[in-house]
Amino acid sequence: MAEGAASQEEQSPETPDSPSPISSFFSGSGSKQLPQAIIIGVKKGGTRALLEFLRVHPDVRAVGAEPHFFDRSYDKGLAWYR
Ligand SMILES: Nc1ncnc2c1ncn2[C@@H]1O[C@H](COP(=O)(O)OS(=O)(=O)O)[C@@H](OP(=O)(O)O)[C@H]1O
Repeated sequence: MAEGAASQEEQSPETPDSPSPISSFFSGSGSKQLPQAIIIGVKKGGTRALLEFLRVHPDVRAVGAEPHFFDRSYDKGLAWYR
């Protein structure tokens, strides 16, 4: 995971070729950011346990409740997600 985070940070947020909706993810602008990792799993698959294990790490900031974006609110778009 640390390697992935490092390589993402190497991508400059000021690059003109990257005006995607997730650009604020890298900007450090203080705006709400999209997650760097998403836990996806079936019901009773142990996703809550995985989230709690990850939350213990001091460099990890995790959401409180499961947002259920992809199965319940995907049609509302990324604006809702933020
Ligand atoms: N490592 C490991 N091994 C075996 N079972 C495990 C493990 N981690 C979590 N669990 C069990 O997974 C159940 C919860 O899964 P979820 O977090 O996906 O639950 S939920 O669907 O979001 O409610 C929940 O099962 P139930 O207690 O039967 O509900 C957990 O006990």
